[in-house]
Amino acid sequence: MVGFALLALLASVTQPDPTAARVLISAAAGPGLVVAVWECRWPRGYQRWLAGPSRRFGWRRWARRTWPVLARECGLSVQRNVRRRTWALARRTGRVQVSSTGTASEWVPPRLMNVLTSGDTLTLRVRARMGQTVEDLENAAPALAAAASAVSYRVRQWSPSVLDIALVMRESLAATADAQLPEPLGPDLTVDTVTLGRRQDGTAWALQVRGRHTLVVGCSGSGKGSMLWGVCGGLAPAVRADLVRLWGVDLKRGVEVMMGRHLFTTVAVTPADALATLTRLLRVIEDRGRAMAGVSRLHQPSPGDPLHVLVIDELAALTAYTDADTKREASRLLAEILTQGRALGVVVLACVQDPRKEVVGMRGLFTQTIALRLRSAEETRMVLGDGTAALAPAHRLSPAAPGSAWVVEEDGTLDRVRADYWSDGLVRAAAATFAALVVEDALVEDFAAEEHVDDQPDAGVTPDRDVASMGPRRTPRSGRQSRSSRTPRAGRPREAASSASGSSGSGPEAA
Ligand SMILES: Nc1ncnc2c1ncn2[C@@H]1O[C@H](COP(=O)(O)OP(=O)(O)OP(=O)(O)O)[C@@H](O)[C@H]1O
Repeated sequence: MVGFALLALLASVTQPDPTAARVLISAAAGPGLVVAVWECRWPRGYQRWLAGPSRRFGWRRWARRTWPVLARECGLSVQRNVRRRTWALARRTGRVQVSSTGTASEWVPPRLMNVLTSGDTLTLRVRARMGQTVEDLENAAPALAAAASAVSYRVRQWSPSVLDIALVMRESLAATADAQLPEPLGPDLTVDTVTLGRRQDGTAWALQVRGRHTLVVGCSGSGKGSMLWGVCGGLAPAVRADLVRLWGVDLKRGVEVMMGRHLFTTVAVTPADALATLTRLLRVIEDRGRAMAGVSRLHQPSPGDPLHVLVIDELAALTAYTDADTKREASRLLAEILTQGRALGVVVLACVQDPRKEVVGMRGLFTQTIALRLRSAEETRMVLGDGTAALAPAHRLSPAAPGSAWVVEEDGTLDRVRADYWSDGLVRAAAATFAALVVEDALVEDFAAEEHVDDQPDAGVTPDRDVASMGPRRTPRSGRQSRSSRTPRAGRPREAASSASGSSGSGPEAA
């Protein structure tokens, strides 16, 4: 656009004939004007069809052109002597340097096999030269990223000698994205993954839930709530179909979990209730184990025979900051759930601020970890694994971008992501729209049972099918009770009722 404007100015200044100048100005300014209007009126289309492709073209051209210099300056090239016979040929390509003593040498970079772009990412596919390893290429990635002014980078081994170095050229995670109320489940019921936010290349980030135990680690204010509600809110339609049951443990007086109380089958806010919840889930595991032995090796959730998700807001409150007996018992029960529950359809999502072994002794039993902002490189190593502090510096995530995290992908690569933001209002709306069909009253003393089953269609599910396997203390409510058979609570708002009547009496409103 600036180019078009300059051209128009130049035309008006240099052209003596006013008519010709006017024609030139229109010819030069016209496209600029069109582009300007396009950018202002339809920014998405402009980015998609013009700005994005031209930016990516520029990145590819830059990479191809500068590769010999880039590789040399980043320590990837080697200098070799050139035999006299090949001088002439090599000199033509400009690679040969002749010294004053008459010997000639050239810099040999690793081969740049391909240059790919997608979204905001420029990927260099590089084959290690003879005598070089992919680790050598990997070690040069930070220098390559700095030379390209990349925001961050990630590496992925393509073959034993080929490495993809993906440079993220623009920061696409700076702006907060608000989560949306999920759509009700369609006929293709699935609970395998939930979309939590965006990756650094701008694509959607989905977390595998079924068959995984997830540990979310981040210091205070890093955005653990977004991860927790991203999973619980994302699963909400499945909760409504009784394809998933959420079991909450929030020993920080229930302040977090009580916000969406109606999504949960039960919420434990005292150590005693937490132990009872863990024991109950262990019983589910035992019963399912017996039922599945010799029949299936991986539980397949279905309405009434759901995936159970144990959601723990501050794990340390259960495993470290409580009395010795509770700590010991909670750690034992949790370790059993973590080792036996995955295949039997009982998974854990736990959030914690401090990842040290003395706080989370069973850290190694979680099958995936999410590292929000951490306090030190040492913590990054604890959460994501050895050698990750440089590749995935979670301790350098900006406090100004809560919800940002580093995750380890299926193939072992590391990626930066940012969760969408769940406001209190959205959590309440999700809880009101997709309230759980089966609620466990036994653990929570005076939960206002009737409120959340209002207006619930049966949705064709059979919530009590799994109840028999849950032991005698279970007191399910299927939501089939007709409105007329219950005592009405005139004018009492649903959220206020639920939080005011939680076992601790410390719902969000009370807090
Ligand atoms: N994904 C997000 N996008 C933008 N802002 C966010 C996001 N997640 C959280 N925030 C902001 O950061 C603040 C802190 O988030 P949150 O309460 O989830 O942190 P936390 O890690 O749970 O802290 P604590 O451990 O102290 O409870 C929130 O009040 C919110 O304003």
